[in-house]
Amino acid sequence: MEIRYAVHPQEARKYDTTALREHFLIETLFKPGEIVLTYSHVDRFIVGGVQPAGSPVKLEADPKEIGAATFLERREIGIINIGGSGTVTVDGTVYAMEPKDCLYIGRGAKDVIFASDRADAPAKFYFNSCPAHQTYPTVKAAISEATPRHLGSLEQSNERTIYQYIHEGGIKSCQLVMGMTLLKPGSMWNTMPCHTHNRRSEVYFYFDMPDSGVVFHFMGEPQETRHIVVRNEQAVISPSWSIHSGVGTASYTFIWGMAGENQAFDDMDPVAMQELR
Ligand SMILES: O=C[C@H](O)[C@@H](O)CC(=O)C(=O)O
Ligand SMILES: [Zn+2]
Repeated sequence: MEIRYAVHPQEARKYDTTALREHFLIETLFKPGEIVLTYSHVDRFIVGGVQPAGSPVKLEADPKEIGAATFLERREIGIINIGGSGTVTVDGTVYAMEPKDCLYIGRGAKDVIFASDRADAPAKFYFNSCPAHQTYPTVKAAISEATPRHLGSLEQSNERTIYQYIHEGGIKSCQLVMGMTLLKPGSMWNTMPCHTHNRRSEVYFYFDMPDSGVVFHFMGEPQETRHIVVRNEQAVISPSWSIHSGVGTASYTFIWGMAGENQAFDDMDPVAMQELR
């Protein structure tokens, strides 16, 4: 498991491209037949990916590194399938996972197994996990069951729908909030006008991109912005002090996950366009 430490914004100002990428970009999330994990000290997120190949893959981490016998002993997790159909089995209960299905698993589940239905079209399970102090029920939701929020306009190249899966008005959790944003064809900007939220951190995971496509993901303090070039199936860690917004050179979709002090979607600190630097 890779460990990422938290960064002070004044330190981040001095980073060059390589350092920015080392601290904030997660370049690889899927390796066939393996579980790939990144532990961030930012709200103690674990960001991961599983692409089951021939045989099923178990949700596990080094017990010493997570300080627990099982992955979910003191954690909750939100999983979204971005690949072909597959299953997630939670303590013997099988959840069929179609593309864009989300599964929330509450604290304490012991045995979580990922599998693909077909070897030639493997499932790809992307997930966010964070500490949890009580158990909420394990619940699955299709994108059709998520709460849609329409934002932006084609004139501003940012027309999109935010689908909230795990949130105050949907699947209940301790602190994890998770959803997916789909852009209208021709709209290339996400989350601009941008914001920070000093009470929560966030992780963006970009996918459904052509190999030649990139997203210029903007981060940093609103008056001290930087960019990271993000490719298909890569994720960016956004500390609470950082904006998080991107513009694509081709179509893309992204999953966002948040954790921290509260789950109020509107508890954002909007950045006026005139203040950006
Ligand atoms: O705090 C909220 C998160 O940044 C995302 O929900 C924003 C987003 O997906 C978008 O504007 O497209
Ligand atoms: Zn945000």
